[in-house]
Amino acid sequence: MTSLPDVEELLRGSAVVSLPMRTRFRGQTAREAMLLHGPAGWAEFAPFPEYGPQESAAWLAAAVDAGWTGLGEPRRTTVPVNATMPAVPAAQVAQVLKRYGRAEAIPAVKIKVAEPGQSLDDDVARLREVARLLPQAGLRADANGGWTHAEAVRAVEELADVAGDRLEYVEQPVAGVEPLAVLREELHRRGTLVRIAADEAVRKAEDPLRVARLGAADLIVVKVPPLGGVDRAAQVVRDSGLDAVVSSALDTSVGLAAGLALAARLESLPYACGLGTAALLAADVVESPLIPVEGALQVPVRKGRVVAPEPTPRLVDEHRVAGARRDWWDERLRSAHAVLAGRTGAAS
Ligand SMILES: O=C(O)CCC(=O)c1ccccc1C(=O)O
Ligand SMILES: [Mg+2]
Repeated sequence: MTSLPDVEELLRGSAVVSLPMRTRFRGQTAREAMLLHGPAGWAEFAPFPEYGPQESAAWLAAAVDAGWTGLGEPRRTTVPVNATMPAVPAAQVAQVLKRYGRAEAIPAVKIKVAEPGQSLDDDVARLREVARLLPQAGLRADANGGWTHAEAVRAVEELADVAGDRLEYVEQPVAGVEPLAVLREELHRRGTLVRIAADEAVRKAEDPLRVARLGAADLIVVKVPPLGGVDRAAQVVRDSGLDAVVSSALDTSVGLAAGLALAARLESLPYACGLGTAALLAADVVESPLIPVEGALQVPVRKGRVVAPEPTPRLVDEHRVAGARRDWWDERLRSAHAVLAGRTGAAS
């Protein structure tokens, strides 16, 4: 990031939208986002509703980076993308997969597991149904840290049994960095050689590289906003020395462009990325949402640089948030800005 624009400049031309989701995700049925317009293009500031100013500051840094510095040059223009399967009943799996286009082209499916109120049997049934419908796709499970150590040992071994060598990895089976390292060690001791991916242990940790230093995971999931922008996220991947999967934060198509910029920047991209989440939204802010076609997304490039798609005024109007909720977003931006200004030593 060059220098931090003042709050009024960030708010100029901004809009807050609420986009309905097709299926409940992270306990929510709509995704709210603040769109910012800077000299380098459109950017998205959309920390999850429960996040406070400290955590939101990184998300603002990422938005300023995108809109005021720019998303940089791509090394590739096509990014393979996984389908994302929310924690739906097995009977709804086919309906979700339909949104990802031709079944044979989907390289992998990430299946949400360990949802509060559900059982391991529900997870196994969901995974079995995905495996049945897409016999060629790689499979991954994301527990979002929802299992205890003992639950995770049992669940990972059962999922590995069912998925066989199609199981690419299990993402954040338990919460935290150390518990992840302990679990990975125990699974290895038991001869269960399933790869472990760290997500929350990277994006919510004070030090995103601790996972790598402790050997807590085989690969890392990286999201641009919590890591403070494309450059910083790319640096974290390089410094970790681990394989990385770029994933979305349930962004609008504007925010997804930053994820694509990161995926387009990385030297090695051995796994399909989790950037297909526009398919989970029932509406978006652009005319042609970044929904994967043939298992991939095209990186939006203009004059050799990655640039977010331009929101369509009609769609922004249709989904615009006003009144007290808009004020709440302005206040979030202001408090995140104050944190950032303090960190960078710039005037607020
Ligand atoms: O990785 C994907 O396939 C989609 C992105 C995703 O699952 C996600 C989206 C918003 C918040 C958290 C997560 C997560 O990976 O845990
Ligand atoms: Mg995850």
